[in-house]
Amino acid sequence: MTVELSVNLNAVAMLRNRRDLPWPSVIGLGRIALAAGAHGLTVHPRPDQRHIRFSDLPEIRALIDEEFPEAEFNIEGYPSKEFLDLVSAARPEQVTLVPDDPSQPTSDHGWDFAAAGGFLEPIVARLRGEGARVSLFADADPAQIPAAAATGCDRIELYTGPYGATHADAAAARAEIDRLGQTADAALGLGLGVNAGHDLTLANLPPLLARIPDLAEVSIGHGLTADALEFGMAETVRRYRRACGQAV
Ligand SMILES: CC(=O)[C@@H](O)[C@H](O)COP(=O)(O)O
Ligand SMILES: NCC(=O)COP(=O)(O)O
Repeated sequence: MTVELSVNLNAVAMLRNRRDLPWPSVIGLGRIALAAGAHGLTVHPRPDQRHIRFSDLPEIRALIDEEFPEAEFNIEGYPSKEFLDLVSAARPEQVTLVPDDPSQPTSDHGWDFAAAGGFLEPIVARLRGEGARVSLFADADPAQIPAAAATGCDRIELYTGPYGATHADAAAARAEIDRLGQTADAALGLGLGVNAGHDLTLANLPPLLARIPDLAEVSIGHGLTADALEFGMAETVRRYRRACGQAV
C-alpha cells in the first residue's frame, strides 16, 4: 500500500507572516508541492491566525479545485464553533481534530478518548455529514483506540512528536516505534484508517513505515519546510515521496 504525502503549509505561512508582504506565497508553494506529486495539502489554522490565516482557506480550496482536482485538502484543529464554520465553508476532503488549546505553541498530545468521546461523537457525525473524512489525533496508546472508534471516526492520526524527539537516541526511537505500531495495529484491527504526523523527517519516516506499512497518509510541515529551504520545494517533495515508498 502506498503512503500518501500531505504537505503542511503552516511553516510557510509563518515565514510569510513575519512581514506585511505576500511572500513566501502559501498558494505558490502549495502549487509547487502538488505539481511535484504531493497527494494533498494540510493546514492547521489557530484562533490567533499566527500562521495560516482564515483567508488562506478559500484560496487553497480554489487551488485544488481548479488545478489539482485529485488532490486532498486536510484541515486540522480544535473543533471550536469558529473552526467548524471555517471547515463548513472550505469543504476539505479530510478534517483532523486535535485537542490543542490556543496557548499551545504546537500540538503536543492526542485526545483522551475516554473523556472526550461524548464531545467528539456529534462533531464527527456533523463533519462526516458534510462529506469530510474525519481523523482524530491520537497518542501512541493502543488502550485508547476502542473509545476512538466509538466516536464514528474514519481514521486516527498518530501523534509522532515523541518519536521525532528521539532523533539522537536509537533505543528510544525503537521504543516509540513499538508503541506507535501497537496503536496502529489496534486501529487497523477495528477497521480504522491510520495517518501519522508531527516532526516526521526524511530520516525517521522509513523505520516508521517499515513497522506500519498500512499507514494511509503522513502530513509533514516543519521538517519538510526546513528541507525545502535547502533543496527547493519540488525536489523536497520528491524526496519525501520516495521515503513514502512511492515511485518517483
Ligand atoms: C496536528 C499536528 O501535529 C500538526 O498540525 C501541527 O500542529 C502543525 O502545526 P504547527 O506547524 O503550526 O505547529
Ligand atoms: N499533522 C501533522 C502535520 O501536519 C505536520 O506536523 P509537522 O511536520 O509540522 O510537525
